[in-house]
Amino acid sequence: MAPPSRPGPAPGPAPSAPGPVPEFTANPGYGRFEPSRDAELIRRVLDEVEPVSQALTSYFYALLFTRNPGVRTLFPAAMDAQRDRLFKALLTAAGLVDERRTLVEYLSHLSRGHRKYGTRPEHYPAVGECLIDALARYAPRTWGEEAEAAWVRAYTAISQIMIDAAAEDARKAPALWQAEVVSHEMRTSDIAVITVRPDQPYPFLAGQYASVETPWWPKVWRQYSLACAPRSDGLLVFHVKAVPAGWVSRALVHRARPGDVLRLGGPAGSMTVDHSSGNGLLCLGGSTGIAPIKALVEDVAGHGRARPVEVFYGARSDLDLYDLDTLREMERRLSWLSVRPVVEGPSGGIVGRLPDAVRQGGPWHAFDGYLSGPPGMIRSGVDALVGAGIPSDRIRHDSLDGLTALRG
Ligand SMILES: NC(=O)C1=CN([C@@H]2O[C@H](COP(=O)(O)OP(=O)(O)OC[C@H]3O[C@@H](n4cnc5c(N)ncnc54)[C@H](O)[C@@H]3O)[C@@H](O)[C@H]2O)C=CC1
Repeated sequence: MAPPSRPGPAPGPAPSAPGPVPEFTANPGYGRFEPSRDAELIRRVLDEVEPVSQALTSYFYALLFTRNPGVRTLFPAAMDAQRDRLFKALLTAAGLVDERRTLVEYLSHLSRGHRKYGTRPEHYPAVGECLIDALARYAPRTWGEEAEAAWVRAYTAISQIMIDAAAEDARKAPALWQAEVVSHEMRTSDIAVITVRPDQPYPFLAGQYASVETPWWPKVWRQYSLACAPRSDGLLVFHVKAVPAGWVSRALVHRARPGDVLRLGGPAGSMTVDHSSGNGLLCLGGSTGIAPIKALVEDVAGHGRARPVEVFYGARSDLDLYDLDTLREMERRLSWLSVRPVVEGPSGGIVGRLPDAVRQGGPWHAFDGYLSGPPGMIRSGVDALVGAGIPSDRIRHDSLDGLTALRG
């Protein structure tokens, strides 16, 4: 299927940053992007392709790599987990076309994250053409001249926002950092605490996460929370649990050694301390989810203002509470900090799941909520906190999914 012809200059938003404007631009006849009218046309197509999204994704990548073999090198050899990300992101963005603020926030976040992949402005037209052709093929019922025009306008706006955001970020930060492992400590049979030294300052806020690539799985990136607040020696700490099918986590836990060099993408995440608030911090950390919670405690300590911080640290069993000793030591030093271990099995501490333990405590209405851990824990933890009287806009978490982080 031939790509639709798109002559003429871009009528979309004026570029606010240097760098070439993508050639993938609306036909002058398509006119300026009109969110609400276009949103309807776009949604109809999205509804039609949803049940066939797997086939659509395969076709999209086949087109992309056949027409642009050079682009293949930006992706990992095995496309499994990475595979759907680009396409899902495109569809998510298209579905947000009439929510301009959320769209710009989402795309700016996405675009900063894409810098580490080596994405360049000239890749956007190539992706856009394949997206349009894949949609045309898999949405025969809702596709037509009008729908195509709406998608082209939306994609042109989307790519421009992303190109501008990447250019702006490039003025402030590198696309990636080399980071040498300086210590590697096994805490359980499958959890390691890894300290790295980045090759240049890594500016982040306590509670954020970084993307990590190992030398053993090139171009496969995974996100790990930073387990410390920014330190004067510039070192960064990660807590990594090896999960059965997790190539990166298994390599980091069982293979990485001091001297190995990892690559890091820029920091991201919204679970950061609101220092304008005098409220206490109610923190739920499940398993390695305790890592960013520890960073938050260090951050509060560094700001020198005593605010009550209540940490509920959850794990399956006492043996899995791999960082309890350090937290206990912090608790002894910091009068405003209280740490309560919660485990599912028999224990000297609280028995049960984190959200239940929180429900039994309180009152929590003078606290802000911070949650980190498995998605199910975050979901039920948020419910418990809202039920305990903490409004949802005072609850922060990153489910390590850009959009959820923005909306959460
Ligand atoms: N920023 C973040 O949100 C971070 C998230 N993580 C995530 O934390 C997870 C750690 O996983 P595992 O070690 O397997 O956790 P796990 O299975 O050992 O569970 C940890 C804690 O969460 C509780 N929990 C688990 N599922 C729950 C549910 N549905 N409802 C209520 N409580 C629940 C458990 O009772 C336990 O207290 C990983 O998914 C990792 O990606 C890790 C670090 C940071």
